[in-house]
Amino acid sequence: MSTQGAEPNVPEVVERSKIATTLLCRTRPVPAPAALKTCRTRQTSAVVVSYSGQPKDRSLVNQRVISPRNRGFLFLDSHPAGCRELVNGMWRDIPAAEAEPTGDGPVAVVIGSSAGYGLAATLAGLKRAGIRGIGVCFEKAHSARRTATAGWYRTAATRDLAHAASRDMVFLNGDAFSDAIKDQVADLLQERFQGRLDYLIYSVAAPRRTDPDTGATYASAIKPIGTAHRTKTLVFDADGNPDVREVETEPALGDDIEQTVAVMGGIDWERWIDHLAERGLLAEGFTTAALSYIGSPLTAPIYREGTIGAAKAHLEATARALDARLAQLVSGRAVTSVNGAAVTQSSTAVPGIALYTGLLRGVLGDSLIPPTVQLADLWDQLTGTTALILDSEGRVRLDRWELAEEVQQAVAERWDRATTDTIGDLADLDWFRGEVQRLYGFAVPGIDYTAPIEIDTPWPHTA
Ligand SMILES: NC(=O)c1ccc[n+]([C@@H]2O[C@H](COP(=O)([O-])OP(=O)(O)OC[C@H]3O[C@@H](n4cnc5c(N)ncnc54)[C@H](O)[C@@H]3O)[C@@H](O)[C@H]2O)c1
Repeated sequence: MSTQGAEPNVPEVVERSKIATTLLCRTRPVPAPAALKTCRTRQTSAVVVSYSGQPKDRSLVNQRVISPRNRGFLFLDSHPAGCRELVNGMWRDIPAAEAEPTGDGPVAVVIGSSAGYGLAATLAGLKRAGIRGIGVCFEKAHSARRTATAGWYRTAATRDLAHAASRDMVFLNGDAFSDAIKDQVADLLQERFQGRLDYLIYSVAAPRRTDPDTGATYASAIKPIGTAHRTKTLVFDADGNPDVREVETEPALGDDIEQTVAVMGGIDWERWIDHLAERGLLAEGFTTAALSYIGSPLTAPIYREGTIGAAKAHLEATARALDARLAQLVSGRAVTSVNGAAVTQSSTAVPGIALYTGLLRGVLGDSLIPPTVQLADLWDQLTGTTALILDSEGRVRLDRWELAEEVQQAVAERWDRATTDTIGDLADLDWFRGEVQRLYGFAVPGIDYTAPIEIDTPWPHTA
């Protein structure tokens, strides 16, 4: 589905003052060892150890029992071991290449590499297409009160998988919309990857973008266009019980559409290509793909026909313009890849999408195709392992399984019947709840969530 200019690193967007005042952990001194403070989490009563001064046992410095604390679909912390195991599981799910990738492999840059479709693009690129290159994402390190963001831990795990597969993959943490990070990527390509780029995958979902030329900051809004939109939506109470209710979203006002297009349209994607082309880094045959979404008629008023849909239309138009330019420049290509609905931090911010995705899974069960498998397909098409198949608007379509008529009919029929009382029978709620938790490394099989764990994972720098 789409994620849109929704809320990518949403946890960071949560008002810090509120978090600070509701933190569950109060420090209080204990007699010995004097340098440590201990506190208990409200939910688990597990001992939490935090650092103050010089501890005698440094192994305890950043070890904590991490329990899920959430506001709706947003979690305040993430679990390092759960995130790592989740990435390992995604890796295992990617169908191996028929022939083991040999040699150095093509050079790829993935923008938005730490989560959702960008993470799937990175992992599938490494395992299926034998890429090396650079991942770019925007994540936050741990602090005294919070763990690092889940994408931070997933990136560390991804780097380790790349190394184990002998792929030179490095990760930059910073604002993809800035020229500074574009320069860093260009420098790295020059110095470390022989000055040549074969692929760029653009998979950013962000709530705002600052234009490097003007300094103006644009904020995306998830709104219908024209009239207010009333939709059913799925929420969970504090005990995890489902509640199907109705929400109304007011239509776009003022420059909401332009702002959303400025964040989630094709402007920054094109800027990346221009930047790297100016530095002479695009290899002959260079190919770029940006992720897009169409989705169901059930979500169309808030998604494809709404502000975010306007941004996706702009992204797709940008692809067509870029395609013509790249063909001239380096015999290259630009496409959008329209993918199916997935539970991501961004997608859960869209009204109605949680209900839709839960029902979709209720209809499809294990036939719902995960992002890793879709992205393995995309890499096959981009690298020529299989034919590149485009629709009449020049888009790769990896969402056919979702938009199949019989699937949409079945989802629509369940949507009509969905109430708080019936939802348990109509949607796969266990799966949906689990998917949301797994975004933060919780509910991952095999992880001991009662054990203290180190939260200070170093960023995988370019060593
Ligand atoms: N989730 C879906 O159902 C779905 C379906 C089809 C297409 N898509 C598309 O896939 C793309 C990615 O969406 P997602 O759902 O995977 O999102 P996501 O929230 O899971 O991931 C967003 C990624 O963008 C990165 N990011 C955000 N702001 C950034 C910034 N300023 N600089 C650098 N990196 C930044 C994050 O670090 C993260 O890696 C979007 O274009 C979306 O429309 C999503």
